[in-house]
Amino acid sequence: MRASIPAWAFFLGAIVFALSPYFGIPAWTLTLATLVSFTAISLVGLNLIYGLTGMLSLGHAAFFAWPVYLGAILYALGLPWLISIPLALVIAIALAGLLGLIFIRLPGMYFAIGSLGFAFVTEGLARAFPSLTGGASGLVLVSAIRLEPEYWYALSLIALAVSLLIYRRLTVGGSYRTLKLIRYDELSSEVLGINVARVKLRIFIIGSAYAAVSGVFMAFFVGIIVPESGGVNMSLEYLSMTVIGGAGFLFGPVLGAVLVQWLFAIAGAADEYELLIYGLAFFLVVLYAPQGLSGLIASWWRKAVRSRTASGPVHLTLNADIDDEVRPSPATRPPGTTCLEVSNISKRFGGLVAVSDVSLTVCHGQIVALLGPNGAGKSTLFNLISGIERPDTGKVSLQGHDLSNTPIFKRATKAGRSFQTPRLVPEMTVLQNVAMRLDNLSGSQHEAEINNTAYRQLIKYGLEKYANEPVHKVSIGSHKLIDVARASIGSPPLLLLDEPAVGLTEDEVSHLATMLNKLRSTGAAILLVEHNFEFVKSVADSVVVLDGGNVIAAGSVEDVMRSSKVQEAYFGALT
Ligand SMILES: Nc1ncnc2c1ncn2[C@@H]1O[C@H](COP(=O)(O)OP(=O)(O)OP(=O)(O)O)[C@@H](O)[C@H]1O
Repeated sequence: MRASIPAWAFFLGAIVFALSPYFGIPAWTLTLATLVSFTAISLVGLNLIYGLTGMLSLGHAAFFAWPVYLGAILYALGLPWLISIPLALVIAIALAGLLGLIFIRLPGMYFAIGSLGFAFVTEGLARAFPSLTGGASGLVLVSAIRLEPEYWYALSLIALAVSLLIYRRLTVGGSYRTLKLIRYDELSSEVLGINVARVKLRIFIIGSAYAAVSGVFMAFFVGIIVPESGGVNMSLEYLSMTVIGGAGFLFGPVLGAVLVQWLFAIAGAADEYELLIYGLAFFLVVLYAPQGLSGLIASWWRKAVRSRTASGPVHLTLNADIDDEVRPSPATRPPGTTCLEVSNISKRFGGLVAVSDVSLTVCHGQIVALLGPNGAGKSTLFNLISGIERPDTGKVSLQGHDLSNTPIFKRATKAGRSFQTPRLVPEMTVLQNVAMRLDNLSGSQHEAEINNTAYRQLIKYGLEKYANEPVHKVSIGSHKLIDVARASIGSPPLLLLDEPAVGLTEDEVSHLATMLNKLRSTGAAILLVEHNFEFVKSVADSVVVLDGGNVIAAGSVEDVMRSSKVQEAYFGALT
């Protein structure tokens, strides 16, 4: 959750920072402040890549060095700086795009390892071709820009301010929610309609472009580039400064760069004390401020604000009666027509047949309950329908369209899904968690509309009192309702609800039944997994029972309950 520190505080902070080299602070000179500002630009990019989106880049500095070396080589070939540098920037950003295409698809730690490899290669190349790069002693940028220190400082401040503004524009409202969700849970992001690979690639390219621009400024400022500037150690320093300042916070990179580089300057012989300073700073951050300095400041601020007012960060108003909600046109989902059709679908995991030749249909305006003992294959069937698992045989069709080649995030526009264990982002508010599904549906709305629609949804589910609470502060029981509220927002034609009534109080279960009946009346097709038979009886039009991956019974609730196979397989399994 973002701390709503007012704009005037930022403005004041910016003025104080801009004037700080004139305050006589020991070691905080104009040159150091300029270096810090240029460094912070690169860190803002890393903050996008790692701090917000969670891609652990251990090779960020490589993108800092590439445009400088390339630009210098192009200059040596006869191109003027004004052409060679923009061209080098374009090439470096294209390289980021190419590497991003490879890296973002790598699972877990492999992204980090891939980026680490790129930093090794970059530093290695710079050392291996001294005739082009100057080798270990570095490449002096001849005829580099000559400016007075004050002008360099002013330039660095303007460049940093522009970087922060762009960062801010890229991370407001829905974009912020999208990036936080990707960081927290990629699968859930896909299920909510986010094209995770595309968003990650875009962020990786933009973040790397920050490093490239920072590299060019810095190299021209100091007049030289050395191989270490693009290597692993520098990349780790970037990461450390970002984490110490507060990854994911707007001003985290600036705070980190200021603190660490100033401490180095005070320590004097940076080489000698470098590891000690980093080690201690990390130790302190892990122990006392896991969200970095910015996290610490934000939490102090929240406490101070909360003690004065009870209102949360998003001010919500309802601009229409919730019963006036625009309902989906009945023409798009005529009751009784097929919405979901699962045809002869099977899925094996190694030798285990989890789902075997299952067929079922759910019509518009129909609620079908999927029953079966533990391990029967219910969640696997949900995963096959939402695209998380690929079937070995058979197919899934939605409103007549074969989904075989439809990725998870595209299925999301037509199918809302809740999970057995709700996949909510704990540190984000209940409202933000529900709004997330709207961010990536077609016909995107403005932020105020999205908040308003999400708030209406919370009212419908009796959750409005939690709107501005982070999810981790709300009772676990309510998580189920929040997940259902999120899955059903935007009125998808199909709803897949995995044990929605588990953990709810009696009143909540009956409210949930009312909500599902309302959704059915709008023509929604609902497939739900549930073990609460009273609840199933109160809402389901028909039941399908799975056992060992096979359908062993299907029909009306009463008929299925009387089936001897079901008694034996399901109820027998419970006793
Ligand atoms: N990714 C996987 N890899 C290997 N086996 C799996 C995987 N997912 C599910 N299974 C196995 O497939 C079978 C069906 O599991 P599934 O989770 O679909 O059952 P379920 O009916 O949803 O059970 P529960 O009610 O306990 O959630 C189980 O034996 C399970 O261990």
